[in-house]
Amino acid sequence: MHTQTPLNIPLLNVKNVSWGIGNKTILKKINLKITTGKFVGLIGPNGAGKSSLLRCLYRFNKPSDGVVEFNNTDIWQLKSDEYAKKVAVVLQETPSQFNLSVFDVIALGLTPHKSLFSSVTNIDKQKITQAINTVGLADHSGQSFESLSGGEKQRALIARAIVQQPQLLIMDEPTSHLDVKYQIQVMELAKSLGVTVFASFHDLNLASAMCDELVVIKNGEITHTGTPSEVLTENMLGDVFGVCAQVNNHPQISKSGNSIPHITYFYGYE
Ligand SMILES: Nc1ncnc2c1ncn2[C@@H]1O[C@H](COP(=O)(O)OP(=O)(O)OP(=O)(O)O)[C@@H](O)[C@H]1O
Repeated sequence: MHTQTPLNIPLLNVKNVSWGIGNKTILKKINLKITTGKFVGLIGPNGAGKSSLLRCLYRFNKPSDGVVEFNNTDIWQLKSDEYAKKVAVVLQETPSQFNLSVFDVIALGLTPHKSLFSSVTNIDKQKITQAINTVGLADHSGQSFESLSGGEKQRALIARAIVQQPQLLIMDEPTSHLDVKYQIQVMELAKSLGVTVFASFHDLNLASAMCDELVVIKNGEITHTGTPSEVLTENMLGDVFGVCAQVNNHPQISKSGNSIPHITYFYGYE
C-alpha cells in the first residue's frame, strides 16, 4: 500500500466543510484532519451526518462551502481516475454486481489504474489472486459475487480495495448487517492492511477496540475528537447518544499498549 504523505501533513484535511440539500444545511463547518497510517472511526446517532460527511470525502457530495484536501490538494481539482487511485470506498449496501464472479468483482479494483480496453495481465492476475488469498476467499474465486454471504461480500469488497492500492480506505458502516464474528473479522482485515482508514461505526465497542482515534458527529457538527479513551466517556454517551452507560476497561489492551474502553449500557432509563 502507498503511504507517501510526510507525517506532518494530514493525508486528508477537511476545512470548514458545509453541505446541504435545498435550504437544509446538513453538515455545518466541519473541520477534521486524518493523519497517514491512522485507523479513525466516525460515530454519531442516526441522521447525524456520518454518510453525508463520508460522501463529501469520496466526491459523491460536493461541499457547498469549505474544502476537502487530500495531500494538500483540493480533491475537486483532481481528475476522477486520479482520485480513485488514491481512495477506495467500501459501503454498507453492496451494489448489485450482476453475474460477475468474485474474481471479476475484485479485478474491478484495477480499473482506475488501467486504460480503456487494456487487458488483464499476468501481474494483474497475481495481484488479484493475492488479494483473494488475503481475505480468505480462495475457495470462492469462481463463485458468483451475488451468491456470497454478507460477510464474504464485504471481504470481497475489501479485496477489491486492496487491488486498488489506495492511500485511504473509506468505509461507511461496512459491518452493519454482519454477525459478530464477521464484524470483527472485516474490521480486523481492514486494520491489517496498514493503510489509512476512515470508517463509520454504529457498534461503539467495536469502534473502541479497532480505532486509534474517534470523531463524534451530532446534528451535522463535530462534537468530540480524540483517542477512544478520551472520547468514550459516560457524559459523551449521555449527551450525544442519549443513553445511560458505564465505561470500564476491556480486559484486553490494544496492540499499541493502550487500554480499550468498554461500554456497558443500562436499560430502562429515559
Ligand atoms: N440526499 C438527501 N436528501 C435529503 N436529505 C438527506 C440527503 N442525504 C442525507 N439527508 C439527510 O441528512 C441527515 C443526515 O443523514 P446521513 O445519512 O448523513 O446520517 P447518518 O449519520 O449516516 O445516519 P444513519 O446512522 O442513520 O445511517 C438525515 O436527516 C438525512 O435524512
